[in-house]
Amino acid sequence: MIRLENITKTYKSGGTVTKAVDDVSIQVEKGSIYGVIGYSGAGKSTLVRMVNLLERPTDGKVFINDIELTSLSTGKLQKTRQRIGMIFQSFNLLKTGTVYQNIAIPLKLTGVPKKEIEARVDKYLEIVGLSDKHEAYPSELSGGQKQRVAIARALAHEPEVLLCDEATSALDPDTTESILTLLEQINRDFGITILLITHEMHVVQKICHEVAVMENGKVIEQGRVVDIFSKPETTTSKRFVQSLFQDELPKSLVSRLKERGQIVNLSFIGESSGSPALALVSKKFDVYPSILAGNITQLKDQPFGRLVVHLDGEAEETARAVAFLEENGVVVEGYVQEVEAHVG
Ligand SMILES: Nc1ncnc2c1ncn2[C@@H]1O[C@H](COP(=O)(O)OP(=O)(O)OP(=O)(O)O)[C@@H](O)[C@H]1O
Repeated sequence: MIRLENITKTYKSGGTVTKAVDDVSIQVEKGSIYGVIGYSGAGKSTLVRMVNLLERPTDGKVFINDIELTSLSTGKLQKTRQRIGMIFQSFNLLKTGTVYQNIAIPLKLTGVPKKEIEARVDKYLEIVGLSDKHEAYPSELSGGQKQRVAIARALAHEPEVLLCDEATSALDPDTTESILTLLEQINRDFGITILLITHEMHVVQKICHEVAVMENGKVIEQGRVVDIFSKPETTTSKRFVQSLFQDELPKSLVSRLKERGQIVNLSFIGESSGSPALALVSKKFDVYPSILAGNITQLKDQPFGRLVVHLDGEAEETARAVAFLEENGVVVEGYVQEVEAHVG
């Protein structure tokens, strides 16, 4: 379990003071996958680097399984850090070492016996699917393979927590998929708690149980992925969800349709994604729904569908239709044209 309590990081350089992280508290349950999403400069990297104290918070406390890292002596911190693995966007492999050496050298430095090192390198290279690459150099590997070596190197310390700093941002879409699948497998098979930061909603959609949205150093929204997807509260979260569904409508259409009836976003979660509730609306009420945009996707644990629908009818009748949809497990929200563009 990871617990960050009111952590703040302030940088001072020259006459400028930057609050990169501003009073953030999050709790990542043991065995879960937690995503932190935000635009560039939101404070994500600083936040994740404070979990293993690569950056020391200016204020606040960091706990890993109830051990307060921020209060440990240097020696104890070194030991506890071994329980926290980390992978990076740029892989951070030793260019002059083979794959074997990249994994073995850090183990040697922490005092693991030679036989055990050999066994662990074999075991974790097999898990990441690179058993045949012991003697290869990083320059001979693809980006995805380099990240697999970095994952094997992190796992070889048998950590309880894995931190991922934009681990898939340098990879193409197919390779990203395969690395996300590998992270999911590691989480499932070893029960490792994963905290990842990303600027891609797709990453959150695919593997996270929970998510925090960051902006200007603060967490502006957090919760279960399914809740943030179906009812994003802040403009930034709405934009992230919209980036995934790409369901923004032409302005002219919106203004024309709004003259008669209402435009709504409907979210269908889990079982409700197969429900005929929308089809029943026109039977039960004097309301005619037309689907303007729609998509169904797989969240980590369940299907999630989103439709943009025009409900053509009188206000009272439309309100009854909306209540009926909600009674049937559909999350209904007013459609918002043009979620304000992010400037950053
Ligand atoms: N060492 C530093 N010294 C001064 N300012 C810093 C330092 N590191 C980060 N910052 C500032 O803190 C803010 C947050 O940066 P951070 O890298 O954590 O954001 P981010 O969300 O990870 O962005 P990106 O995705 O672009 O890496 C930015 O304004 C950045 O310029």
